Amino acid sequence: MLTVDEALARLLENISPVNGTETVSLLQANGRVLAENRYSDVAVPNTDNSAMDGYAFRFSDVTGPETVLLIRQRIPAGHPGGGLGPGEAARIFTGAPLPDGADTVMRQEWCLVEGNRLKFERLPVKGESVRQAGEDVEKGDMVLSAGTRLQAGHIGIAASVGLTHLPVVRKPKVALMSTGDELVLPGESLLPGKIYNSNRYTLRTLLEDFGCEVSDFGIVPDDFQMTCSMLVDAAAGHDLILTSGGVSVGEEDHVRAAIEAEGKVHFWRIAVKPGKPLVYGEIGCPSGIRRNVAIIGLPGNPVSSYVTFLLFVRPCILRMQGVFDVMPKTVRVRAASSHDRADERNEFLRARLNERGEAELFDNQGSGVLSSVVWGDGLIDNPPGRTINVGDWVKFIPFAGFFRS
Ligand SMILES: Nc1nc2c(c(=O)[nH]1)N[C@H]1C(S)=C(S)[C@@H](COP(=O)(O)OP(=O)(O)OC[C@H]3O[C@@H](n4cnc5c(N)ncnc54)[C@H](O)[C@@H]3O)O[C@H]1N2
Ligand code: MOO
Repeated sequence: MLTVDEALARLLENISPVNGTETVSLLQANGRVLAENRYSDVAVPNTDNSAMDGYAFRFSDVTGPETVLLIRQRIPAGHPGGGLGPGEAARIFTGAPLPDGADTVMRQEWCLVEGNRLKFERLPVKGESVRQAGEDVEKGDMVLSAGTRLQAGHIGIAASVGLTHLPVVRKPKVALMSTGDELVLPGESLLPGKIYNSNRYTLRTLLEDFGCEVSDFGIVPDDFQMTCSMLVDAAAGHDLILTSGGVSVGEEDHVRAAIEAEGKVHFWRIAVKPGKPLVYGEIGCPSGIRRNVAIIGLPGNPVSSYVTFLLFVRPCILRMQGVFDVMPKTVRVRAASSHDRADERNEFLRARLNERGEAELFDNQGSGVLSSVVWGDGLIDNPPGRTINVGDWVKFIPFAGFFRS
C-alpha cells in the first residue's frame, strides 16, 4: 500500500493543466483560478484620508494644552476640502480626504468645540487617525497572482483597484458517477435493501466548490459491462472521471477491473483510514485524438469518499487549474480525548476544536458515519501505529483549511 504522501505525489506528477482561459466579471469569479497576474493602476487609498470622525489640523500648530485652532471648513467623505491655513482646523469625517496642509486628525470624542474654536482634551500624536495614500496598495503593485483561487477577499481587492473583469482558467470538466445496486435518489421510494445516494450530493458539491463543471452520469449498477461502457462514455469530453463505490475486493466491485479493461490502473490502495481502496488510473479516449482521461475511484463509504476527496481529489483539481500550493493549512493542537486503538494506516479522525482550542474526537469514527463530518470542524492527521492520549500534541486540519486555498 502507498503512503498518503506517495499517493499524492503519484497523482500530482500525472496531472495535466487544463488548457484555455476565459474572462469573467468580478461577480462570476468566486472560486475560479486566476490565469494571469493583476496589477493596480491606482493607489489605495488614493489620497491621505481621515480614519475617524473628528478634526484635521497641522500637528506643528499645537504647541500645548491651551492651543486654540479655528475651524474653517467641513469635509465629508467624497468631497475634497480646500487648503488649511496656519492655526486652522477642518471638521472632517471618516474616509474624507485630508485637506492640503493637514497631517493629523483628532477624533471628536477628544475635542472641545465652542463655535468655531477648537481645543483638545489630550495632546495629539503626529499623524494619528490618518490613513496614508497607498498604505494598502501602491500604484503598480501586483494585487493578485496567477494561480490564486479567488475568494471574497481577492474579489474585493480587485474591485478596490477598479478592475471589472478577471482572466480565469477554464473549469475542469469532471464526469461524476456513483456505483451500487443499492442506491436510490432522495425523493424515490426506499425499497428494502436500498439506501439513499449521498455521495452524489457530497461529491458534486465539493467538485463545484473547487471550480469544476460537473457532468452527472448518475448511478451505475454493479455490473462489469455497464461499468466499462459508462467509463468509456465518460472519457469523451472530460478532464477527470470521478466515481464512488465498487473499488474494494468483493466480486460486486467492478470499478478497478473496468479501468484495467478500458485503460490502465496506476495504483490501488493507500494506507489511509478512511479510504484505503482508492484506485487511480486512466481510461482510453475513444476518439484517440485526445490523451487518456484520468480516473479516480473513491471508496463508497460516505466518510471515506468525503475525506479522500479532500486529501487526493482536491489537490488534483486545483493543480489542473494552476494552483501551486495545494496543501491544506494545518495547526498543532492538544487532544481533548484519547484514541486507544492504533491503526496500521494513517488515520484522519473527525474532530472538533473546543473553546480551549483542543481537539475533541467524534465518538464513532466509522467510515459510514457521515454525521461525524457534520459534527466535526476538521480532521486529526494521526500517523500509522499511533494512539492518542489526552493532552498529546496532534496535527489538525480544519475543514476551513481545505477551502482557504
Ligand atoms: N473483505 C474486505 N472488505 C472490505 C475491505 C477490505 O479490505 N476487505 N475494505 C473496506 C473498506 S476500508 C472500504 S472503504 C469499503 C469500500 O468499498 P467500495 O468502495 O467497494 O464501496 P461499496 O462496497 O460500493 O460501498 C461501501 C459502503 O458505502 C455505501 N455506499 C456506496 N455508495 C454510496 C453512495 N453513493 N451513497 C451512500 N452510501 C454509499 C454502500 O452501501 C456500502 O455500505 O469496503 C470495505 N470492505
Ligand atoms: O478505508 Mo475504509 O474507508 O476504512 O472504510
